[in-house]
Amino acid sequence: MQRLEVREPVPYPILVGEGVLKEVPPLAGPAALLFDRRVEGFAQEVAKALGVRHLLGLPGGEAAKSLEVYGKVLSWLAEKGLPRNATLLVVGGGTLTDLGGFVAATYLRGVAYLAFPTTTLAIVDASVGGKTGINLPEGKNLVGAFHFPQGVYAELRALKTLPLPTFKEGLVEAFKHGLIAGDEALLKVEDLTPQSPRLEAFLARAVAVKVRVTEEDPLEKGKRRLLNLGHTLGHALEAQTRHALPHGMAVAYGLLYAALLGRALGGEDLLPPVRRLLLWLSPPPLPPLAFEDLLPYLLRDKKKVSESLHWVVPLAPGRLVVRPLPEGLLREAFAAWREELKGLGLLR
Ligand SMILES: NC(=O)c1ccc[n+]([C@@H]2O[C@H](COP(=O)([O-])OP(=O)(O)OC[C@H]3O[C@@H](n4cnc5c(N)ncnc54)[C@H](O)[C@@H]3O)[C@@H](O)[C@H]2O)c1
Ligand SMILES: O=C(O)C(=O)C[C@@H](O)[C@H](O)[C@H](O)COP(=O)(O)O
Ligand SMILES: [Zn+2]
Repeated sequence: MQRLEVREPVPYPILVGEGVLKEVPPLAGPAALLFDRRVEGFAQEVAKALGVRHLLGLPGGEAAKSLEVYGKVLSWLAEKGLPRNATLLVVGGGTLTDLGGFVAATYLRGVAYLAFPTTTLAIVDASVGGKTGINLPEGKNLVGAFHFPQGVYAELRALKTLPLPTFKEGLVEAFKHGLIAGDEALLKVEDLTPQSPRLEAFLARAVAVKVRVTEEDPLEKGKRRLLNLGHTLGHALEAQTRHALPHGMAVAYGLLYAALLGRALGGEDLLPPVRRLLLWLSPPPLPPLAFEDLLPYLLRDKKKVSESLHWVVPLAPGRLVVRPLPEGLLREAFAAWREELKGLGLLR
């Protein structure tokens, strides 16, 4: 079992491994548990271990991150009369931890929450660092809050039911962390499987990158923007496809675009590892999109400063810049991106 201690802006532990439930301290007050129905068995185990009686199951996926579901969960907590000293436990993938974290941030102006991530993506990224939120039809994560968990407990036994494509998707965010930190070991995702003996150490290494960045800049005033590598285009693809393309796959497509931007700015050629990532991931091929199809979504990116979009561009592993770019360069890179997709057999 791996244990990391986050220190800033609030201290909380992150445990990754088998048997982590034994490490959760007893709950101080009343509690409620929100879970993804696909992991009901594990959620029952968590509830039993911690003596939680109020449970609400929801379908996972982006549909969970809607104003409608958000309102439904708030009303459920209010009906149960959960007080301000209650703790919300959230069991599921990144969509559940984003939704549940946001509910915890706003119910009674904020209650404590514990995350029990059940996807690789939620373990290495979504459950850590306090970004919570939901989507609007206009785009991804347009409503949210920073609200930090009191603990993150990643029980790897819960991954046993995870479909292989979803397992792989989470490792895209680990690959992203490898590019950000210049950690070559995190770029080697292709030979990882749910059975790999090195999985636990690999996941913890990827979490450590997220912890370092969010400790340094918890509220995304500067360095934390690096964690958005691949996300400006990725989020636009998710929204434009009405979430037919899931997050990790969209980010992988976005990383390819980011690598092309890096090459255009004179950076190292990062295309070979990103191409390998995409071939291994094998995401659904994209329709023949035009730059204009994505533009409305790109313009809602939260890194925009006044009228100017800011792009996270990798110049080499561990060397990234965040800056505005001329539209001509963005369009040229988009044309090159489509050519790349054609070459990889990823354009319909
Ligand atoms: N807050 C953050 O810092 C942050 C970081 C990265 C991603 N995200 C968000 O996370 C979301 C993506 O997370 P995700 O990839 O975990 O998606 P998800 O929560 O939709 O889970 C993916 C699928 O796996 C199912 N599932 C979950 N755990 C399972 C298990 N153990 N066995 C079988 N099925 C299981 C879900 O029901 C869903 O169908 C996106 O909304 C993204 O925006 C947030
Ligand atoms: O934690 C962060 O900061 C990130 O940007 C991590 C991303 O992987 C994640 O998808 C996040 O939800 C994106 O946030 P957003 O602010 O771009 O909506
Ligand atoms: Zn992400």
